Amino acid sequence: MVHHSSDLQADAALLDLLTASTPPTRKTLLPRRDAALDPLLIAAAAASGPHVTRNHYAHDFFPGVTLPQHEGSWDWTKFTGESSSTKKDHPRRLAYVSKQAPRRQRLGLANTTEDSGKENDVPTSQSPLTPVDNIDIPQKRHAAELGTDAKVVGSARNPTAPVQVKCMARTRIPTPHGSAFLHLYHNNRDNKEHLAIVVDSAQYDDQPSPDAPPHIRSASLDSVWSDTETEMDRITRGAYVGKLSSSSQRPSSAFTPSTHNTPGTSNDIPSPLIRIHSECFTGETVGSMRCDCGEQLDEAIRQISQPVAVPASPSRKTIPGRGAVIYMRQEGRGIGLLSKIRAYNLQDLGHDTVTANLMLGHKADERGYEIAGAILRDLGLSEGVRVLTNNPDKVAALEKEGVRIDERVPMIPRSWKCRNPHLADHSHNEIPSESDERKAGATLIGGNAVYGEDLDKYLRTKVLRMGHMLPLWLEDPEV
Ligand SMILES: Nc1nc2c(ncn2[C@@H]2O[C@H](COP(=O)(O)OP(=O)(O)OP(=O)(O)O)[C@@H](O)[C@H]2O)c(=O)[nH]1
Repeated sequence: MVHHSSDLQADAALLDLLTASTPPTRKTLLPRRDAALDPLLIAAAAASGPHVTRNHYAHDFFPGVTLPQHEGSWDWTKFTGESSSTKKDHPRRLAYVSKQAPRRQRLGLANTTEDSGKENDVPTSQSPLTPVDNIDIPQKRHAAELGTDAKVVGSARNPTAPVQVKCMARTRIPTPHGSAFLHLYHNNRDNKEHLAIVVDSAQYDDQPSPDAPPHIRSASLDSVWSDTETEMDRITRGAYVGKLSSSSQRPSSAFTPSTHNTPGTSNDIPSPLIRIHSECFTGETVGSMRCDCGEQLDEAIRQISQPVAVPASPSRKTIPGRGAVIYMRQEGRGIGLLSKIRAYNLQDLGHDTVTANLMLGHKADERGYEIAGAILRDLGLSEGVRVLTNNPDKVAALEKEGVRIDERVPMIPRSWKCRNPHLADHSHNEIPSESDERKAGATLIGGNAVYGEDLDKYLRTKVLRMGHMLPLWLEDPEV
């Protein structure tokens, strides 16, 4: 084997390092290897303006602190091996620092202001970002964090103020069931980012047929947000028409009440199909089979994406599926994930989902539907919809919000459908084929596993204790 002299030197240095009786001095260390600077990265960083991260802003190079008591915290000579005598040559060496106060201090400030009841007086000048909202709503309590997000968050302290929502951004999401548009909403009631998953593939048609139903679009997204907004601003937030591509970028026209679509108003075309879905981290993300939430979300998008037959048309004409899932961040029926996890432990002790909530001091269901109603109105979806749900409270709450419900479409749990096909609902526009049924589970985590003891118990409790409108599945040896 041929050894190069540089290899031999490196080996010898390594051996010295490993066998030295005293800790190595700086001289014996191998030379420091710095990664080459990437010019593209530097250009991007330089162009990005004030240095902003999720929790910090205004990170930048500033003259270093020179007070002796602060020396230790920025004494670069410890790391570079420079002689400390050279320090005086760089008394004002630039240091990379943040001008932002520690988070604890910022929250302390916000709390103090909250306590004093002067929520609108909270200084927002620390923020390098300009809030983009143009809804006239009291500003949020975490005022010091406003600039990083610019949420339209009023406060629960004034729950009587009319609920307002604003779609902050929209984008195309290709789902296993077809394309959808994800809309992110802010509101003046809570600090949550509620979502709408809009299915309306006809929006991609360059030449829509004259009798096509109006598109499902957000009025707040399409409205003009400021005198200075550019076409690129509109496109970036999703206020465009058609399908966005490198060769097609058409900003939507500004919203005026007279031009806004009112889907669902035509007599011939079935009303859009919608679902108000409540967040369930365990069911949707982990694939928990304590509940059917994951499959309900998937199944709702699938059903909404199915072509819809136009009954009055000759030759059984169909139009692309259209509707929306309004995804409300009301985890655990509004009690939050922490309480839901505790409730699961009580359920393991033998209590059902309703009793477990009550034992923890919660109501059986703490959800509200005002924000969902406002989102439906913003999307022009309050003038007649078909609603996917088994929950009678949800139907009543939406009607109270002024949403006209033309039909309730039941959601039969897969586990019950699979064991008893007679439960499958064949009364609507689609007659599910076997392959449709298989497809329905294919996109779920663990889609093949449809039955579970916990799941069965949960579903039965919904029927028996919460009044959900489902035919109760009963053991039938014939099936
Ligand atoms: N507190 C609590 N919440 C649960 C439990 N299992 C699921 N959830 C939550 O329940 C919500 C879904 O509500 P469900 O009662 O299953 O159904 P629904 O939305 O009222 O009615 P449908 O429209 O028919 O689906 C989600 O927010 C889940 O996080 C549980 O055991 N305890």
